[in-house]
Amino acid sequence: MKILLTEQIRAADAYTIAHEPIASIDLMERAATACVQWLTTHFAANIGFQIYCGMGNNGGDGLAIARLLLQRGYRVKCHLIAYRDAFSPDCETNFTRLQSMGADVQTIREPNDFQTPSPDEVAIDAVLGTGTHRPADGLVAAYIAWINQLPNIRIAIDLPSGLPADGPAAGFLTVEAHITLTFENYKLNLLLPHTGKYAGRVHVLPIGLNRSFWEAADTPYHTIDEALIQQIYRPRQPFTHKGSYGHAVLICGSKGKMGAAVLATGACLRSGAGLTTIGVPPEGYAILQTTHPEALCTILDPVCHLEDVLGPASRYRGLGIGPGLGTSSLALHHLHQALDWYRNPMVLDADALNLIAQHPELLTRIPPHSLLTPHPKEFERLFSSAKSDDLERLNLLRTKARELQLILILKDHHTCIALPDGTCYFNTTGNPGMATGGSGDVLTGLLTGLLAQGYEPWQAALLGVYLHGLAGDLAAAAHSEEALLAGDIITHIGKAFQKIYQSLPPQKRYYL
Ligand SMILES: NC(=O)C1=CN([C@@H]2O[C@H](COP(=O)(O)OP(=O)(O)OC[C@H]3O[C@@H](n4cnc5c(N)ncnc54)[C@H](O)[C@@H]3O)[C@@H](O)[C@H]2O)[C@@H](O)CC1
Ligand SMILES: Nc1ncnc2c1ncn2[C@@H]1O[C@H](COP(=O)(O)OP(=O)(O)O)[C@@H](O)[C@H]1O
Ligand SMILES: [K+]
Repeated sequence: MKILLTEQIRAADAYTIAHEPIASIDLMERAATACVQWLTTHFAANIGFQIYCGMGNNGGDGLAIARLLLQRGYRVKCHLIAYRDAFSPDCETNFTRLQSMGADVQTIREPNDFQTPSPDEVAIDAVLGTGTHRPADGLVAAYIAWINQLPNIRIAIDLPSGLPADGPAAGFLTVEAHITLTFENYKLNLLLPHTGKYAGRVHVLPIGLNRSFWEAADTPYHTIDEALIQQIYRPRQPFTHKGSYGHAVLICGSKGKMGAAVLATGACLRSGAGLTTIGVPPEGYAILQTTHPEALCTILDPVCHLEDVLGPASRYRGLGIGPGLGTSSLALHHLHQALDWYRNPMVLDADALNLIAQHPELLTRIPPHSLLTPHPKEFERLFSSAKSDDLERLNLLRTKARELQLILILKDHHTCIALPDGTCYFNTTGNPGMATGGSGDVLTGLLTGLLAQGYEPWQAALLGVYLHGLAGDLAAAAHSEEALLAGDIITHIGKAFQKIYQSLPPQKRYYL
């Protein structure tokens, strides 16, 4: 789904209002209703709400939420942060509607007016949304500083107040929300690490903005959604055999790091690849044969040529190299060999990327449309000009993907896939439980196995990253985020495939 930038969101609202048609006040009511549905599903009727509203349309949402919660019997106290004189028209209408119910709205004109709520009440932040275009100051800044020090749970409407939807945010004082209920789709700054952290857990609430406007909008940024995955994923066909699903080869592991090879192999086997061969150092042979009897195993010694031990490269449809490989001269030898031997898109991860960072001349030898899966540190090593500023880093990611004709997968909470055509896809599956050693090795195995099955490299990237996060979410549901192991992600790949399959429209479900 497209990620629209601030001006486009405003235009999408206006287009929906004109073409649905729907009055803007009713669109606001729809947004507020979506929030109230979410809130009443998650909070029992004895919970009290403190709702902080601004004077623009984000404040209008807050005032409408207050009214709808009161109508459902919740305890609500509403506060108007009167940082300017004029209301937006829809905010004023909702202010009048709330007052005409006899609701108590406290007007806050200066910092001394803030009243400390009971700590068990839920604070709703509806002061600023997508209208934010400059750093908060005055009363708004005082509100943000005040609410951030409360022990209460903070739920932001659309965006944490103070955070621009996109564009630079350095120096912007921002509400630190625990939860953000955002409308229609993620805003770019919710997906980037230095700004997204202010939003806590994000829930996207559809409010039915006009689809044809959305589809025509021009933006390089997308989220990977279920509809896109349904288009990419191909269920298996009856008259097929292991040859139909390709032969994957992995070059991973070194002494003390065989676990990475074991995890990558396990994920590759679970990806659906017809055959998986793993090339390992002599000390890894027994380990792989024992842990994964389904895989073929070949010893790669210091003098071997890949052609001699693995046969012609044409035998394989996907190659993955890097997890646990180390950065020794032997590992470099294997990387050189792989780049000489295999001329189709491959997956390069971990130590393969670290070796390339040490020998940048190798970058131009990588087959076009290969998948590189750096985490932020590896990305920095690869492209020393990488900046810590999120937007600069995103631009560099897109530039390098275009320049080198590679698929760059920057791993993070919202992994970002930059394609050679300049488009960017952010993943929305996955959870912090996956911040544990070996998760990335699992991704490498999965991506290699999808390449082996004949998915186009961009399809393998989007499907693999999405599946990896989904398997991680299912694993976290079974084990908790804390106790999640990388191996649990592998165990849940099957359930993730089933979930995708079950979401398919009936005409694409070939078996029941
Ligand atoms: N019909 C619509 O347009 C809809 C709008 N919705 C809500 O409307 C919000 C956007 O509303 P607005 O465009 O009125 O903007 P906001 O309510 O976010 O902000 C109000 C105004 O504050 C000013 N401002 C910007 N930065 C400021 C700062 N740092 N300190 C003080 N004032 C500042 C700007 O002039 C801005 O227009 C969305 O985030 C969403 O919550 C939703 O109700 C959905 C429908
Ligand atoms: N907080 C998080 N939320 C979602 N996904 C995460 C989070 N932390 C890590 N991950 C995912 O886990 C994987 C970690 O990869 P990596 O850092 O290479 O791990 P390792 O080198 O230990 O295998 C990536 O796919 C990343 O997107
Ligand atoms: K807000």
